[in-house]
Amino acid sequence: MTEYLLNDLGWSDHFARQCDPEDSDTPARLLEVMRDHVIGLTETGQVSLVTPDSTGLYAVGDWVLHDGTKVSKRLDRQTEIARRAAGPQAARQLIAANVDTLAIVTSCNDDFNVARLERYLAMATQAGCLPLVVLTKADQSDDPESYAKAAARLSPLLTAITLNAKDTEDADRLAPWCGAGQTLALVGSSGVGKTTLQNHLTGITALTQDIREDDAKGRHTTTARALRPTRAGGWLIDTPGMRELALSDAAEGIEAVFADVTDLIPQCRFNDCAHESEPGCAVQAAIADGTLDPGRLERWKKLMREDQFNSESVAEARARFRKLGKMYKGGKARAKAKRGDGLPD
Ligand SMILES: Nc1nc2c(ncn2[C@@H]2O[C@H](COP(=O)(O)OP(=O)(O)OP(=O)(O)O)[C@@H](O)[C@H]2O)c(=O)[nH]1
Ligand SMILES: [Zn+2]
Repeated sequence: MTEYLLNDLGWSDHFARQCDPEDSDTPARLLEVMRDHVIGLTETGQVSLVTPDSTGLYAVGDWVLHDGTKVSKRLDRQTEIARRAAGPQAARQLIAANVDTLAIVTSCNDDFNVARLERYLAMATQAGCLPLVVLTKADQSDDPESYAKAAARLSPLLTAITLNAKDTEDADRLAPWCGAGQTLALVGSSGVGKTTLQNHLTGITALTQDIREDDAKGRHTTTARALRPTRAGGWLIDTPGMRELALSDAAEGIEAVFADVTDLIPQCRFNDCAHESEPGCAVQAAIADGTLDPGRLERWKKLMREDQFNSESVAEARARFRKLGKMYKGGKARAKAKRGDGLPD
């Protein structure tokens, strides 16, 4: 059985500080989250664990303490990638935890879209992950560096690299972001080369990585582990949710990514300035003197509207759900009273 050191699994002081030296429970990093249990990786191998609360509160990549059969504590995350979940109980749905670097994958062709990059950047910033822009299909472009430059202009926080995902030496340039103790996740549109890169980084194709498991009826079902070891000694997180992330509750991330716009706002004369035609608007003044790209203002407004819409919908959905819950409870209580087996309280 493969043995790991905690540090190789991504353990750090951040997690060590949360442990009581008296506690005999040991750490495990979650490889997978199922409906009724989680699968963790420890220094000596895999363990299947039950949780004291809903497994929906756990994410792939989480660190937990356990006694060999059950989780006693989930450790505070260093980073957290979440999205707005569909359905009436719309809450934040956890996608992954403790991802160090979020690789935003796009290609040196029509897929390259500044607004989309900014959206992913805001998401990475909100999650606390280091953003890395990976520009694939460099081999099919006459001027791949122009794409890297356009991406690098978006934020001083990001690194942009161009490569041919099908070339093994090129793909190896991602190794520093998924070396020992490092966790990487890839996001981006369909067809940009995420699978090609992942297969290379893990050295295994998704198909052969499937693991056979017995389901409740004793049949074999195949599931792919979501936290996969990389050839460089680190980890790659690939969950279905990772592939279609939408922006919600990312106001802080947007603010950081659009600091060139948001830093100007306190200088606007009016507190509620809409940065359109108000007198004394510092944002419009920066556009007028050429220090701010008007496209940045428009894209910032659009992302803020989108984030507000998504975040409000979550709050609204919660309110609706609470109301429904009350109605349902009230109905049951009345029915009980009618049957004469108790009075509503
Ligand atoms: N020439 C060239 N082809 C590439 C490159 N990256 C990906 N491809 C090809 O583009 C196609 C799509 O690549 P995938 O790796 O399946 O893309 P994906 O992002 O995983 O797409 P989804 O699975 O739909 O999310 C495949 O035929 C790849 O071989 C690249 O850098 N250069
Ligand atoms: Zn203004």
